[in-house]
Amino acid sequence: MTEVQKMDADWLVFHPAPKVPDFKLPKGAVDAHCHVFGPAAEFPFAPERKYTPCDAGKAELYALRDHLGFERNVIVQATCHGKDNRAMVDACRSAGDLARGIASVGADITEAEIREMHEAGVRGVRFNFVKRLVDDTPKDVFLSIANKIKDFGWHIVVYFEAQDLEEIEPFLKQLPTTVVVDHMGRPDVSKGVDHPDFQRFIRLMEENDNIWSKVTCPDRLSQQGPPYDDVVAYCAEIVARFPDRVLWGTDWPHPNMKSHIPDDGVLVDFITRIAPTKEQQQQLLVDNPMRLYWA
Ligand SMILES: O=C(O)/C=C(\CC(=O)C(=O)O)C(=O)O
Repeated sequence: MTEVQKMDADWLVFHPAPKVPDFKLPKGAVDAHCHVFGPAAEFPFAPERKYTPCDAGKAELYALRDHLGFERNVIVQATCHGKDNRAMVDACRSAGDLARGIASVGADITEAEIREMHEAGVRGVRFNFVKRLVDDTPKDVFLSIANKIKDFGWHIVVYFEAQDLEEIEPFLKQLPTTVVVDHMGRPDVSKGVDHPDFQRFIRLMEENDNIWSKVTCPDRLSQQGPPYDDVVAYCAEIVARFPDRVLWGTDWPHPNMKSHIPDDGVLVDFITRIAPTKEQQQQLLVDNPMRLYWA
């Protein structure tokens, strides 16, 4: 009998009716960080997962895209699907040219498998260091994956938390591709932009021009809650310093949120506070993701 994969008892389901944003997104805007979950009946969650989410499939994702005014999506493989990329790949294929994907793979990935995913729209792999989400992967495994994907022009997305940056910094500098850091390396926003931890992240970007950052997830980083005043300075600092190496995304369907579920329309309105000029908005939402994912 197939196991029924019931979402965790404390799971918070994505917002049922996000507002229409006041901020009218520029034409061709890309939601460059979002996920699909299942639906589990069609794409079961991985046995090694650390959480079981609600279903949040491609139909709901593309309805949200249209509702908010985005044109394209970059769908990042979430750990609840392990290295089984079928739900993400299926979502990419059915969006035509309007979606790209980031996969999670093992060192045994073959060239033929990479090529097949590339044809579906995949343009990178994600290396996850967040201990509550994944078991530890040896760095030489990640390096061997990096060497396999680099010839396809793919890049690497890394997810880690601020306290781990010092340890993984030498590894990040070894990576042979563009490297995109999820959620600015998850700073502790109670510490201040000038705190050595965030300054270390800024220095990393200053010294390595292949390192990009997603200025995402104010909802995840905030200690105050909406409208996320305490996160503005962090995102604004990264956008102002590195306007051609930043990406933005909703993070829908907001996995593992415990305090609240954000209204995706409120998240879109947050963009004008972190990228106040039209030029910054155009780079963040259109030019940068198009260069990285659609060139
Ligand atoms: O959506 C995110 O970026 C963050 C996640 C989930 C995640 O990344 C995953 O499961 O792969 C988190 O912090 O729980």
